[in-house]
Amino acid sequence: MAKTEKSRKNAPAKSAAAKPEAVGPATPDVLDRLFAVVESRRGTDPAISHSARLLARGRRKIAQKFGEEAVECLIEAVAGNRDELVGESADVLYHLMVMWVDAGVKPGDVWAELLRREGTSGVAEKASRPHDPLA
Ligand SMILES: N=c1c2ncn([C@@H]3O[C@H](COP(=O)(O)OP(=O)(O)OP(=O)(O)O)[C@@H](O)[C@H]3O)c2ncn1[C@@H]1O[C@H](COP(=O)(O)O)[C@@H](O)[C@H]1O
Repeated sequence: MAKTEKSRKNAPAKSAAAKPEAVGPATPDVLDRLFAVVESRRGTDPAISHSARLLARGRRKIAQKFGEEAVECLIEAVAGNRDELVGESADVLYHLMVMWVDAGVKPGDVWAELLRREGTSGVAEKASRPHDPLA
């Protein structure tokens, strides 16, 4: 797909670290901070918080928005639009955080699962699965 109006608007600033309003360095810690902010928005005024609005709309809407953002992300990836892919990836991560808050998943749960998988080749893991005669 051609670059959408949203994706152009969504392309990231060249240096997020240089943003004067940034509250921390451009490191993965930003995900923990984002989660904490989204979680703190639960039950607050949907008129002033997009997270509150999404959480109030419920699980199906949250899942739908996540799916839409994921599709927009893959479209930019396939099109080779690197900057737009960065912006859409941020949207996906934000909407994933909203989905985690709604589902009661903590970032640490996912970090622990990633840690558990660390060092295990995906090829070896797949080969170790029980044989499925229907596959
Ligand atoms: N990272 C984000 C973020 N990414 C995207 N968005 C918002 O997500 C919305 C996506 O718009 P869409 O039109 O796709 O979706 P929609 O408004 O639900 O429209 P419909 O599909 O319902 O028609 C926009 O309002 C974006 O601004 C975000 N809103 C908030 N955050 C972070 O969450 C924090 C808390 O935000 P609030 O909850 O709004 O205070 C912020 O400080 C940011 O760090």
